[in-house]
Amino acid sequence: MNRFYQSPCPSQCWSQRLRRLWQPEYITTHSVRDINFNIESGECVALVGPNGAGKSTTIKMLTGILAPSSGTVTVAGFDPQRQRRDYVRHIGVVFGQRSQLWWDLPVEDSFRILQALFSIPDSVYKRQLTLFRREADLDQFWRRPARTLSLGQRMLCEIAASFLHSPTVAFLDEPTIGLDLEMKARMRSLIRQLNREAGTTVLITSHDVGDIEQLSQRLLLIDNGQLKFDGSLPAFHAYAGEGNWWAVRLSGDLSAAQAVLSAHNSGLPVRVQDDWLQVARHDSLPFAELLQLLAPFAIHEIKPVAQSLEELLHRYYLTGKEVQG
Ligand SMILES: Nc1ncnc2c1ncn2[C@@H]1O[C@H](COP(=O)(O)OP(=O)(O)OP(=O)(O)O)[C@@H](O)[C@H]1O
Repeated sequence: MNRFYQSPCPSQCWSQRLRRLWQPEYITTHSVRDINFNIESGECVALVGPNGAGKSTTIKMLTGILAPSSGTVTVAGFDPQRQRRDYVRHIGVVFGQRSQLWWDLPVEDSFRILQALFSIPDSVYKRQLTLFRREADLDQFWRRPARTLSLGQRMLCEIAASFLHSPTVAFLDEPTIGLDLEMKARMRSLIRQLNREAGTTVLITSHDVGDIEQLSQRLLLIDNGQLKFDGSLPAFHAYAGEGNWWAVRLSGDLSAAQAVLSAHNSGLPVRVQDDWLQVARHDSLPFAELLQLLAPFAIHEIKPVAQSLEELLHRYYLTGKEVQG
């Protein structure tokens, strides 16, 4: 699918401005370009990418808010734009900043209205509420108007509201934004339960690496409107990572030791981070040989280190490194 926008060309001088009054010219910006993916029922997939990458545009096309400029979108057998009325009964949507609760009404009343709007049978309503009471401790906020809830309490209610009709697919855009550590943990536990217990397919966008690592089995990385990676988290580590490293703390001269390793014929990358000398782990420099090379510098401590997902994503966002799925 593609989504592009046309905006008027900026004019440099008054004659250009005048001409464009009757001869308008436009520039085309692609928000999403040739994105193609398929998500299986019951999966929990993270959609990630730097600011302005095209994540929200993708979610808006998947939820039927925006139509693709070209290409097709099918979710749970529906065309989200053309069959919007029926489609919304099958999806749950949380946009971090937007509320679906009635501000002045107690949470319970908002839920009752949603039950009526979505024609949710009593049996489904009760089953979902039991789950929310257990996982989100909903009873605490049940009789309170939404406007009196803290951000974290309101977000828990938002998630519960969006899952009330037991949707087939849920789209969660930054569901943990602005939450403290305890609230984040509760929110993630709730989403996990809804994905695993109720079998809801979840597509989540988040800049919080914890959300991605703790919730999703698969990563879709969008950059500059294009899908750059589609695969599991371990696969992303393997493709985007620089591999693993040995970190060594020495009492001898750090820069001299760095020079020795850099001169080794394996040509492995060597760096210094926070007083630790690091060298890439690879068969071309066996551990015994590494110990031998560093023996003159008095090794204090040596340990293996692996890059975190945060480091990998950060490096990708900085360098735009191409990775394959
Ligand atoms: N209505 C619009 N007109 C012109 N350009 C737009 C419009 N909506 C979005 N864009 C552009 O499309 C690109 C993708 O925007 P989008 O909101 O999808 O990014 P995002 O990945 O969700 O970013 P963020 O993480 O900051 O929310 C951006 O460059 C944005 O400026």
